[in-house]
Amino acid sequence: MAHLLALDQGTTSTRAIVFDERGAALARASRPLVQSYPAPGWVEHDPEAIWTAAREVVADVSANRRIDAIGITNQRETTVLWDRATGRAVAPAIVWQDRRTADRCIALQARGVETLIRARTGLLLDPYFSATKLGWLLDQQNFRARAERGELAFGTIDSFLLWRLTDGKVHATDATNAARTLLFDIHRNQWDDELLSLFQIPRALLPTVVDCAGPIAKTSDGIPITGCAGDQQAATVGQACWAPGTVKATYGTGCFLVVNTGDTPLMSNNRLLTTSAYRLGGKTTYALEGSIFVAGAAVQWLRDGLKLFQRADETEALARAASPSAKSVFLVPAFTGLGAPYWDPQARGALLGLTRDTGIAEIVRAALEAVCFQTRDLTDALAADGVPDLTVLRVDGGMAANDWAMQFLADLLGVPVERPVELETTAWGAAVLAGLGAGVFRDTSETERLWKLDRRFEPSMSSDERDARLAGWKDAVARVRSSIAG
Ligand SMILES: Nc1ncnc2c1ncn2[C@@H]1O[C@H](COP(=O)(O)OP(=O)(O)O)[C@@H](O)[C@H]1O
Ligand SMILES: O=P(O)(O)OC[C@H](O)CO
Repeated sequence: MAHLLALDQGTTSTRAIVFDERGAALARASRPLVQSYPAPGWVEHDPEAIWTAAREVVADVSANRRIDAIGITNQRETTVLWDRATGRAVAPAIVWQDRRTADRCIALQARGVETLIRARTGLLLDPYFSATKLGWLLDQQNFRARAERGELAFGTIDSFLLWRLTDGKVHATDATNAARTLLFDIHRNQWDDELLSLFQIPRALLPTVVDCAGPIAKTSDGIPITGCAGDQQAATVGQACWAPGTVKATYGTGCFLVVNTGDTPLMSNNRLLTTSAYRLGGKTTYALEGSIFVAGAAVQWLRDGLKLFQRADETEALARAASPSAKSVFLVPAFTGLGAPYWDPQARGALLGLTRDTGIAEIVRAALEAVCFQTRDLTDALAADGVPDLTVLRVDGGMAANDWAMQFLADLLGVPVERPVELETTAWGAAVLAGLGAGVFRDTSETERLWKLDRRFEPSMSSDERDARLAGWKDAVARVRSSIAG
């Protein structure tokens, strides 16, 4: 029996799961990750805390067990700058949610470079992606001079973990993580000199870009690392979205909807991202992606910030208990701006439509609904881009455990929503990539039949009700948009 260890470094936790080649989870370990908010709009992680947690979870699940191969998957875009001599980060990691570089993006937009950036990278000029975060870091202390002398290394979390797991022998990233930096040409599959000069990033900082599966590295104790992908791409693999047209949405801290578009890098006219779904054998399979910054994070805010309840799973009973007046309550969770399809970094959150009987249950229900409304905005954008109609949506991530939310999602989308047995689909995807890279699986089709349905949610809302709710949501979003956004 093969033992494939998936190391999943997410925004709120670091997890390791050992899977066998049939997809059964044999051991699981997890450590929470502290989020720091040192200034308005800033979000940071301590790279040392990430490394300590990664080492611990790997040790936990490896105890008394042979590990055949490791697959790494990670929160994407989060930017780490470290010293090549010591391996220590020179500053906190700037997390994907961090908005401190909004002004830099606006300044670049004013220079009219967005069209070029979009054509090369498939992305938009937004603080979400790594390049302006890295630029900001390089402007601190003497980091730019040190970077130019080749003393520093840049990486997303996968790179940082690869570096640490190999004792600094390997400085690499996979093609899906590279595709989120704004520095990588997704068509030519290489770092782009023009973009590097635009963002003023010295080439000496950059990792080598590798396939998502293959002989990527060996840990310092000799275990092959044979899989690597950003977490949303790993979830796409874990959901067995191998065929063009297949779609998954992952509901963790944020929500990310990914459509496999096959060999074609489709460009959206509706502000969806064109990105790499995976690169295998040097060949890129492309995807369209809709990124929503706040999904489970809204539940976290209600729980930890407002202290409305103690556990995230209590939201299901609360939503069921909400009074009919909840239908007029809308929460727009634009805490860190709005992602796709609006891309409005200046928008901020709002709670609208309150009446005297609005209580905890109604607000909780509005938070769950907001995640579904935002997903519907993405499927509308896909439809407007001419992507063939969605026939089914595969869901995963912590929030997909919520039956009420998944039913509301099916109702709003008007298509069935399928939830697999293994909700840790991201980790499973990393294990699949590791298995492909290690030769445990011969090809992708072999992993397709390992996907197992837990529950299918069929749409049951009337179209009148759906239209009325959607109109309420659109009105609420319009109220929080910043005047500078289009
Ligand atoms: N039953 C639930 N209902 C609603 N939200 C939930 C539920 N369980 C977990 N969540 C939310 O899901 C998120 C955790 O999902 P996870 O996939 O672990 O996230 P990440 O990978 O971003 O760290 C948290 O934000 C939590 O609030
Ligand atoms: O940590 P997650 O699972 O919310 O995913 C974060 C994304 O990769 C950010 O793009």
